[in-house]
Amino acid sequence: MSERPPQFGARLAEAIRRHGRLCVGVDPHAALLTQWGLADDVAGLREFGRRVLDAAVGRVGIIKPQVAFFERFGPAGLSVLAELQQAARREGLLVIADAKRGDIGSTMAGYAEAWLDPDAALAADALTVSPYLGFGSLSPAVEAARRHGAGLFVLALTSNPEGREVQLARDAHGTVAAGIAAQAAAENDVVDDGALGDIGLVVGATTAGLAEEAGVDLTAGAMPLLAPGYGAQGATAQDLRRGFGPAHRQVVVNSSRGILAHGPDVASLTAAIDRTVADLGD
Ligand SMILES: O=c1ccn([C@@H]2O[C@H](COP(=O)(O)O)[C@@H](O)[C@H]2O)c(=O)[nH]1
Repeated sequence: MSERPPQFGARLAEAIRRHGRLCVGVDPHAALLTQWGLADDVAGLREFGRRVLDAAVGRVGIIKPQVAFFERFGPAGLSVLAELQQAARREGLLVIADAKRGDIGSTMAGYAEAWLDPDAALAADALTVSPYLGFGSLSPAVEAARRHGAGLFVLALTSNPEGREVQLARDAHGTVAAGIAAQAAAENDVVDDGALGDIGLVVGATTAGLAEEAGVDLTAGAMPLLAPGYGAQGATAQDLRRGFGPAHRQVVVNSSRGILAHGPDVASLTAAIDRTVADLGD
């Protein structure tokens, strides 16, 4: 049985302090495998992950594997993902598994143990989860995160334009996104200045500017905010600063294709990471 690590929010705050807010996305798209001269098979997948990890270690504090691109190869792909996550965590990187899990509570407990229990093969430091079966359905994952010192990122204002029809829908109390954000914030019990909670949100770099009109309070509960959408989806460092405003200190910026397109060699990936860190500034 592994010893419970310190809480995720504290570990994330330390990773950001040491390495900045860039999270390198590990998204082995079929097209990228081909572009890198790798076979679109499990061996290619393993080599892709190995090179991204080599480039990331010592430069950033966080990686985010996109589970879909591993799952596409079935059990062998998930085994490569498990190897990658374990190797990254041994190197001291925080791993956010982007699996976007969500189900009725009793099933959610299974997902939570699969991804958040440190003794599980696919153990990650944090998991992306979908609240669209009702925020309360995530309770087993919230409890598992607390028990295991792990974190959650709840989909609130996703980076894709299609998300708005659901997330900006309103009832008498306000938007769906605002309700989700308020319930996530209430799960955090953060008192120290500069600390981060364990339960965060996914808020796109492309959509953070909508938070105010959607009634989403990004600063409530010191939630960590995972921001995909920078780079390949068009958002800039300026969009991030403008969109997140006073919540900027809570933001983890993901870039996947914006960095991975510079492969295949580790030196070129490393240079792309360094340029991205410099572009993000703080
Ligand atoms: O709202 C969301 C939630 C997750 N994602 C994921 O982030 C990366 C973005 O990749 P880029 O290549 O940097 O565009 C990818 O894994 C998405 O599935 C998101 O984009 N938006």
